[in-house]
Amino acid sequence: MREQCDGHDLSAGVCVRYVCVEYSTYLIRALASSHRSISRTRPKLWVWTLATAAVASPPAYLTGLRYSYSSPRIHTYLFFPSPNVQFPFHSPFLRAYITLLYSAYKTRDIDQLERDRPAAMVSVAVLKAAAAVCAVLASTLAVYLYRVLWLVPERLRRQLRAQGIAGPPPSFPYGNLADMRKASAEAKRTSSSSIGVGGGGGSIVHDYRPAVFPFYETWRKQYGPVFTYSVGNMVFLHVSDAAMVRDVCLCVSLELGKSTYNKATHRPLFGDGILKSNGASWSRQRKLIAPHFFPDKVKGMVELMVGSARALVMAWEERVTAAAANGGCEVELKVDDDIRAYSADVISRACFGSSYDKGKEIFAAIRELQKTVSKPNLLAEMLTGGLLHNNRDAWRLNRSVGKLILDTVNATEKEENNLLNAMLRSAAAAAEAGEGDGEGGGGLSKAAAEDFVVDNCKNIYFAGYESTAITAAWCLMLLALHPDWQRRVRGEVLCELPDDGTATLPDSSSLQKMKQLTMVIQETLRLYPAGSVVSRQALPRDGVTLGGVRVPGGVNVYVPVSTVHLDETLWGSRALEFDPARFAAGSGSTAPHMYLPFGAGARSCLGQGFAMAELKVLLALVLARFEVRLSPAYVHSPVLRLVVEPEHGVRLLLTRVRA
Ligand code: HEM
Repeated sequence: MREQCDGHDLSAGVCVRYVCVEYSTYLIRALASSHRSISRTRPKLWVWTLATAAVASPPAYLTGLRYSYSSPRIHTYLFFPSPNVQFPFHSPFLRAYITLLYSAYKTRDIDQLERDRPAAMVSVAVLKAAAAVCAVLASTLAVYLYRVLWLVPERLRRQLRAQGIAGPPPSFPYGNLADMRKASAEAKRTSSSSIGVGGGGGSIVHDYRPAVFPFYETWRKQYGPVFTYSVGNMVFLHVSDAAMVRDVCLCVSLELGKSTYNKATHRPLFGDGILKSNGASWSRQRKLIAPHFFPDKVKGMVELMVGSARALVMAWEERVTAAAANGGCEVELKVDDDIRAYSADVISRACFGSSYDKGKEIFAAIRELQKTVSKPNLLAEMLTGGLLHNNRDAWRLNRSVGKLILDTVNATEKEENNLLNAMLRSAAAAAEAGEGDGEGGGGLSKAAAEDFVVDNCKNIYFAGYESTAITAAWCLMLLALHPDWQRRVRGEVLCELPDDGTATLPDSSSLQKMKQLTMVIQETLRLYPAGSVVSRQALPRDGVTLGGVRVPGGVNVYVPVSTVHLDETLWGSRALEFDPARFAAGSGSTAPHMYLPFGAGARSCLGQGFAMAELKVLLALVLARFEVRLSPAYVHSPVLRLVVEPEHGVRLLLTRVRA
């Protein structure tokens, strides 16, 4: 066997696995003509070389074989596995064809090839037929792609343009994605050279929009408060105009729902739970879950929040004590992970009652699940709506998470203070009362009720865990940056929780009296809203009308919360500054509906009261015991992950104020 083939090294391992058919000479001569001279068959040489490449491409691609050709010299290399090697494509024709080529290469026995020519011709005929089928399929696919990727979204954009709504010109097939990526990369480059460093906090700017959403900022300046852009074939309507935002907030119709984008890909994560569902399914679930978050129910959960917060505070106290033993009076902490652990502990206790340790295991498994589905493929999403995104690992993990949840819920069946059990009971009660899913006129079957609980356990975890933890971290950062507000809040907390042993731990009534703390949290949520956009989709084919604009069916409406929250016309000239006092008299702005940290309208956050109580319990206990200052090592760099969070965490210096 030759070691060199036209300059390509075919030695050792390569030779064993692949055969290089030089110029396709033997193939061409065996299959195409009886001419012996290549020069005389040059026109056929062209045709056969290209035809071979075309025919071989799909199976080569499908089976992972590699080939390449350099057109200037019509120099085709076809790499086929040796017939001695097990290869994955079990077509007998292809195998015969490859065997022929291989023997041609090995022996260079042209006469033998001539003898084998009829069999090879059969193979070629089959391959040609396959090529014809491929060609038909390819052209059908091309038409389908053009329709799905361009014609459909272009029709929506045209309808918006006709109403005077402009936007950046999209390109095929990814819309404005390239512009968005470019702007983000550019913003990252410039912000990394001018990142605000804490310590005194003088250089910290609360407006993170240019760093996190630079493209929205550019387009908003260029096209005004209502503009359209596209990601792939999804058309978005970006809305920060007060009239339209008001209509989004006031809309209680099921015609405005959650986007179906990524829904199939994210199905193992969210299932058919409340976060992503629409229409009757959503309204049934909302009706079943909402009562469990009513104020009287949240009151009953304050104690469990206090239990979780005490564990955190005690851990921090131990660290301060250890620092004091070493002669220091303060300790530096990156607080994010501890706060996340607190948030997970609270949700776990709320959902699983006494089995909250099991609950934490479940949430760890849900986080694993999240990693397996976190990267939707945009092209697959555009072409199939994610239906072909068959993530087997995710589904496997999903099944085991579902079983874990059900086992844990069933093990705590008798407990009263257990959110998931209570939800299961509500579902059963609704089923008995005939208020089921409406399908078949009956109630929820046992399996459907179990799915409802499993899906919504994951939904509540996703909705409540990260958002609350990150808000608490931002809040501590802002209080560290503003010692005056920290003192005010501490004064208020110590007033409610005096150090005389009467009430050192908060309860629902003392929490309610902590007005300054509430204002600080509200202002934190204004400057650093965990949900950066309120998103909706116009569901009916003929669209919905918002603020006088007919939004065509399928268009996604995005309300940029940070833009609305920093609008000087609503919040005054000091909109970019931290000033909790603006909430002293109520909504803090001239348009209450433009304050959207918990979303808007019918789909606003169900856990709002729960989250506020959870934040207040933690902050009250921390501020009652520690003074917090920003560490000089703190780097202010908000970044968009699931929510907008501090990229490098929040680093604080803690000093004890009371035991
Ligand atoms: C500071 C913490 C939180 C913030 C900032 C927050 C924010 C939000 C936002 C912006 C939405 C979407 C609203 C919309 O589209 O109009 C939402 C929905 C939701 N949140 Fe929260 N949330 C927080 C904590 C929680 C907690 C702790 C829970 C439950 C324990 C929770 C449960 C939910 C649920 C179930 C929904 C879906 C409501 C629906 O679609 O009907 N959230 N939240």
